[in-house]
Amino acid sequence: MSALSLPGSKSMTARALVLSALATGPSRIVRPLHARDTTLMAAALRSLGASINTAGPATDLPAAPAAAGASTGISAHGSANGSAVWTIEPGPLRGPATVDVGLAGTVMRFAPPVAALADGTVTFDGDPHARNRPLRPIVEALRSLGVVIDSKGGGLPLVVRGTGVVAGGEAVIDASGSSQFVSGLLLSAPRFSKGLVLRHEGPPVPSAPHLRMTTHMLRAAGAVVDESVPDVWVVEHGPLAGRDWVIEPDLSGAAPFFAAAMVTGGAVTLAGWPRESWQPVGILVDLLTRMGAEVSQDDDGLTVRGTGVLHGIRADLSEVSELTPVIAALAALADSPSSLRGVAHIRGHETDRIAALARELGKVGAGVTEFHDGLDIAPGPLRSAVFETYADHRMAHAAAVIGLVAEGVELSDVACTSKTLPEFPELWAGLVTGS
Ligand SMILES: O=C(O)C1=C[C@@H](OP(=O)(O)O)[C@@H](O)[C@H](O)C1
Ligand SMILES: C=C(OP(=O)(O)O)C(=O)O
Repeated sequence: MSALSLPGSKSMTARALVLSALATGPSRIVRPLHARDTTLMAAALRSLGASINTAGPATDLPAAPAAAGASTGISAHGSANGSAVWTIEPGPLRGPATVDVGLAGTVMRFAPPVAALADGTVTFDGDPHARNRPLRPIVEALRSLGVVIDSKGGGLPLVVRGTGVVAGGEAVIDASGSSQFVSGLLLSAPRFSKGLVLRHEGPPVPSAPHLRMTTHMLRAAGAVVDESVPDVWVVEHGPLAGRDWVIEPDLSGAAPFFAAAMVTGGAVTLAGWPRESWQPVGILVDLLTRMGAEVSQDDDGLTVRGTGVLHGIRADLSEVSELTPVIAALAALADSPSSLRGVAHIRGHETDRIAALARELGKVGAGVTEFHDGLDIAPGPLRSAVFETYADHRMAHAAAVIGLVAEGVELSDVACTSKTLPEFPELWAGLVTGS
């Protein structure tokens, strides 16, 4: 049995940073994720006027309460998975500033609405592939709310010409390309003069649990949010309070380690897992259980145990689309075919994940059929190959899982895992060698 202590959730850390920078008083983020995406988010907010210390020692940590309900705030976990504390002191938002979004969807979608509240010009650009990631719907929604933005094709690079005030009001958006368009607007909406009434029109919005995380965290900071009508979010104008945010371990970062247990017949415990989580643990547990794992939770954490069987699965992954690469890797190693659907929008993730998985899983021996919104995967005799990652951390996770079973699988670039889990190579090596 391997016990795993993982850093905090990328998504919760990103939201906590934005809400803290927009708050009326100081905040602390306890056990944040310290990785490329969250470091870029901190740098973006710093350049807009917030003071953010990401080098803080672990002093005076708030006690981990019993899992707090949605009404009271963040659920905390009892066991330390790193003890860093970041401190954030909001300041007047102002330009001129330049923001590097890297390849982070959270930064490129959450920071422009904050920049719109700044007084001055803010320029955004990122990694070469970031220019291909969808952004137009949030740019157009911001324009409809009175924000002046220069952008040739509706994507990066772009310039937000803030005046210090966003009128807000009503906006319509097609967020079928990413839930982050909605989350980005909602997080800044309490600071819009008229608040925000945002209505989605189009194919379903993916990643519903991430939307719920956004509205939970807004409420925890004191915002008034109504999401009672499907596809409509209402956020009232009002102050956001500074507070302590206690970040849960990252569930998506845990997925490859759970997969490792499943393909090797071992067990992995993710320490410090809260009894009530704001991440979609129920969906992951259901998927892994259907594929053959045994999953349990006790005071030690969340344990996934391999049983020696690994079944294929038919699944709609739209709610947990960032798990697709790891589930697809498991599917390539299973005893029956799989059909993964509902994830058309992951063609706009760090790479076109549907095309990339079809190509790379095909190379290592699976029979893969690509669909516009997913993949059919028929396991085949495994072959050695160089598995390309396309600078995508979750492709690296998929390759690592395959490499546990297939001989001679080489990973083209493990450094891309720094996007969300810089410790991945060491943690993986520790898991495999038991060190
Ligand atoms: O809001 C967030 O923190 C995220 C939302 C999801 O984005 P999409 O809705 O674009 O899939 C998810 O895949 C991404 O990794 C993180
Ligand atoms: C899709 C992902 O990230 P991003 O926040 O950059 O969209 C991911 O981490 O799988």
